[in-house]
Amino acid sequence: MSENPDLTNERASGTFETNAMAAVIYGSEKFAQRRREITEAISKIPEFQDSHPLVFMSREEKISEACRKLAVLSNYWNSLIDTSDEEEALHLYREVLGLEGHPLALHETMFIPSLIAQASDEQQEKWLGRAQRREIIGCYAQTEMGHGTNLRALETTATFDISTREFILNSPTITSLKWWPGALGKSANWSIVIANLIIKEHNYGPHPFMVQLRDEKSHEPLPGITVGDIGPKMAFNGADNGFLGFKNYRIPRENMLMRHSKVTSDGSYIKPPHAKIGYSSMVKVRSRMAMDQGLFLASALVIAVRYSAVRRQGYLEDKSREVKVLDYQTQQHRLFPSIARAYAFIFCGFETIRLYDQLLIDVQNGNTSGMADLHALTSGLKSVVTYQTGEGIEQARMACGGHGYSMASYISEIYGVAIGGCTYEGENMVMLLQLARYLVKSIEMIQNGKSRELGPMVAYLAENESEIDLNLGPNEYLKVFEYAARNQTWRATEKFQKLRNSGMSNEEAWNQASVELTRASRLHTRLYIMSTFINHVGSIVDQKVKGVLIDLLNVHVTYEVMDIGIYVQGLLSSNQMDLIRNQLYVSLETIRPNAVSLVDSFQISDMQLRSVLGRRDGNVYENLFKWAKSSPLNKTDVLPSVTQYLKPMMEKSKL
Ligand SMILES: CCCCCCCC(=O)SCCNC(=O)CCNC(=O)[C@H](O)C(C)(C)COP(=O)(O)OP(=O)(O)OC[C@H]1O[C@@H](n2cnc3c(N)ncnc32)[C@H](O)[C@@H]1OP(=O)(O)O
Ligand SMILES: Cc1cc2nc3c(=O)[nH]c(=O)nc-3n(C[C@H](O)[C@H](O)[C@H](O)COP(=O)(O)OP(=O)(O)OC[C@H]3O[C@@H](n4cnc5c(N)ncnc54)[C@H](O)[C@@H]3O)c2cc1C
Repeated sequence: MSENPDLTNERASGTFETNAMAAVIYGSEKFAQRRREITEAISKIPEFQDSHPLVFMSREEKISEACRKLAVLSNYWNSLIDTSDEEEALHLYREVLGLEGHPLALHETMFIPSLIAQASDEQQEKWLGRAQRREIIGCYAQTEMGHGTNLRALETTATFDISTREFILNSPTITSLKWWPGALGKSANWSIVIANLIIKEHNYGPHPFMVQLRDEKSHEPLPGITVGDIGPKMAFNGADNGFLGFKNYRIPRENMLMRHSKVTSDGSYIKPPHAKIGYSSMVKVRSRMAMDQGLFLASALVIAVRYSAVRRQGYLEDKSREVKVLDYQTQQHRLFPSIARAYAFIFCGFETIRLYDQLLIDVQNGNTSGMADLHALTSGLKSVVTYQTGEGIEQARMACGGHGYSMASYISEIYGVAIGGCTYEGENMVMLLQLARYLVKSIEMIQNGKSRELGPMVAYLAENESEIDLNLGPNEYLKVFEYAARNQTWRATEKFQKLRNSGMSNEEAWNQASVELTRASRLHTRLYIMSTFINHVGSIVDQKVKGVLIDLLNVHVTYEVMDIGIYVQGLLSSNQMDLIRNQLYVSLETIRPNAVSLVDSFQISDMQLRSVLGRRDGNVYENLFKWAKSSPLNKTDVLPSVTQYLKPMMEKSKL
């Protein structure tokens, strides 16, 4: 069937090449091209198609479908991608497996990265190749039923038995059961387990251990291990998140991951070069989250923007034909700032992935000085990005009206998966407070006359306000954000210090200032996102692409400043606020002809989107009807439940 002419016209009005934009989004022409090649190759392999729509499947069917595809994938893996390229592998997974989770998700995102960052060379020799060849399936078991955030209160123990040179793993209470790890429930046969290291009754705190959970032949749990699935979740139901308990389960000394901390055979403990080095797997995932979430938001926007260009409802001036809902200013205000955010998040994502890769090299060379900075940055970024992604996806759903609420849109699934990110890898408030520690320390450095020692990301905290001339463009908006973040960070810090100086304990003063502190962290992070966006656009060579991204940046800066209006009241007059508001409305109009091309440029295939509303060809209505007819409820005209309950009830009522 040919493309819906409404979408053809939208595409014709675009002022740039979507392939050129994709090269900017995905960091290089080479990778953008590889993505397209991989997508094309996959589309020719029928076994990769869903056997029927995922939304009609039970959890068991979803997991089985994911396993079927993984088995097929193993036949094609080497021919489809460069297996040493993480981005290519993740693109392949997204295309084939989608976003509802699968048994290898944690294997790739945490198990292998933990082995790379935490295992010694000999341990990597033993396990890394096996993991990379997928001879074993691993997961990352840290969170317990009773504690996820407060890692120092984990209860699982790994006690060193000097006589046998083994660790004995135990889960002493119900609350110490590992709870939540993805792929643990039914799929993984190995796990990195985080347990308290105990030597001669001294607790050295949480450390990573390589633990075999299931027999490699029978897949049965090994004696001393209790393991299973934790049940259905809000989303991610293609994943078997699990529980895990240990009863006097022994592993060799060599199974503690010993790149950094070590236990020798006589039970001596060797400290790591940085106390939090064992947390690096979390930093790794957090450093990827701006990119992953940017793509979740992008997926919802591809659906909502394409659908809004084919959905006609109501009239503007021309009463002869209903208008595309995308022409309403309210619809544009609902969607376009989110398009800008999705671009900004992806740009930030590439930056933090690069920073993590650099940090990994530095740490391997014994230099841990960058850890605190990246921890602070990624803590704030994961929190702001996941929250705003959730907001943006929900707006995208509402922008699709009634059909947005149908699973045919697939937006609710994207939403459920994306907002999981507000919780996993550190609950958002907790992570904002981690960043706040860093900001408060920065203010204390300024107070102590050490402004010169501040890193580049916090140097603005020591500066004074300057006059703002909004006509000068995005950099002036950046100054507005700096003002807001600086003011709020000083205010929150001073509140904390005042409470502490009044005699309150450090912890209680922190708690009583914590809402203000999280606000400072959000503003600081939003400033970082804006400045990354501005820098990125500044570096673009293709003039047509750059022109459109400058328009999108204008949407971003004006929307973001309006959104934080309350924090800039002391800086901007009401006339200036009016000016910004008007600039935002002008920017929405300017971006309108490029809206469909901007979302097309994410190059997310129909196979990955799984959305009837977001189809590239825009043929929504006929496919919506086809989709509804494929509902299992429509297999028969009269359901057994009608025959069994409703009919007798109606018959009885007749008497
Ligand atoms: C496909 C789908 C994928 C889904 C994957 C999901 C996988 C998971 O969810 S795995 C589980 C993730 N779990 C978490 O993220 C738990 C969150 N909790 C934490 O990270 C910690 O407990 C945390 C950071 C809150 C507190 O740790 P704690 O050891 O008590 O440290 P705390 O006393 O608060 O801070 C001590 C110092 O360490 C620093 N620090 C903490 N973490 C780090 C780090 N990673 N790097 C560097 N420094 C760090 C702090 O900044 C602080 O510095 P300072 O004293 O100078 O201010
Ligand atoms: C989809 C999904 C996948 C997951 N996958 C894994 C996995 O593979 N492996 C794994 O080990 N874990 C996994 N987890 C667990 C996840 O990492 C934890 O749930 C998460 O870290 C939050 O911890 P918690 O559940 O203890 O929340 P809690 O800490 O109990 O949070 C409850 C509330 O308390 C607040 N709170 C807690 N502490 C503080 C504080 N100090 N200051 C202020 N407020 C506070 C929080 O902000 C929150 O509002 C997964 C979770 C989900 C949802």
